[in-house]
Amino acid sequence: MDKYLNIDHVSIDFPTPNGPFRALDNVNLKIDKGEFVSIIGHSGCGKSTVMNIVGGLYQATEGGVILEGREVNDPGPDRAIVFQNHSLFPWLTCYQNVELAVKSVFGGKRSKQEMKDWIEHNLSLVHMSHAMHKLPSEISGGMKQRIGIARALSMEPKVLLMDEPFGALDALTRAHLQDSLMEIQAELNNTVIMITHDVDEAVLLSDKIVMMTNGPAASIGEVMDVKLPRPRKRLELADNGDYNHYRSEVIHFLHARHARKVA
Ligand SMILES: Nc1ncnc2c1ncn2[C@@H]1O[C@H](COP(=O)(O)OP(=O)(O)OP(=O)(O)O)[C@@H](O)[C@H]1O
Repeated sequence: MDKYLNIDHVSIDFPTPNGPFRALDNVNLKIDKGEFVSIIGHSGCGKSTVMNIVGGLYQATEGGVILEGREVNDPGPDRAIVFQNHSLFPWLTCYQNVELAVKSVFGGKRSKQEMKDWIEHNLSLVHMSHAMHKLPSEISGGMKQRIGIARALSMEPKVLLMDEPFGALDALTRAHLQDSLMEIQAELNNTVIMITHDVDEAVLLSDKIVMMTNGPAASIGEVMDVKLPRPRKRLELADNGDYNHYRSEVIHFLHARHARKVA
């Protein structure tokens, strides 16, 4: 049976002055509804390119992406993206930033009161109700990322795409946001694809870790199912043998089997 999301034999060539550059070669990945999938791999291997193809921002040269039986050819609110550097409109308050997304998806379909309740609900999911009327310049980097996540969730996307969402944050803020994301995930059961460089983050959050080979012509080297029971608690996992096994598998893949050669 077809999976919810199929990345089907995807290859992409970028035009360069020296001819086409094959960034991805024959990437195949099947994702179930509600699965949390992390993509990990060395810098420049093609993680963002995979995400941009799923997001409809790039077109595959060969193959394609099928979401719930429909081919993806352009960007759409059914695939909301959260970037590493929050992309909030600086002249709008946190509430208004989420409102813009909600109106674009639900305007004309839901009443004003329903939309207001929905915006407030999503802000409370990321624990930002207290600052909803502040401007982005008045809140911290971690809080901005929370608003970015609320905005993405508020569109009720079929797939939430996260490109190193916590990469620019300090370790403690990052840990808080990972915990929040796990809580939200437990409540909403979103289908998520997240790019990360952080092995612990990948094991903590994921149902599946996709490990990419080095480019050019990068592909998927290995897919590992993470069968740790949920809810997951970082403190308890520190001494968990299975957790450490998953962690060492990813480290081994990245630093032994597919170590990046530095020129
Ligand atoms: N628009 C483009 N034109 C030409 N080459 C590109 C383009 N986008 C990406 N590439 C190349 O494709 C390869 C994969 O890039 P990509 O950004 O997907 O890697 P990444 O794994 O996300 O890297 P990082 O972890 O550093 O963010 C790189 O060699 C990059 O230079």
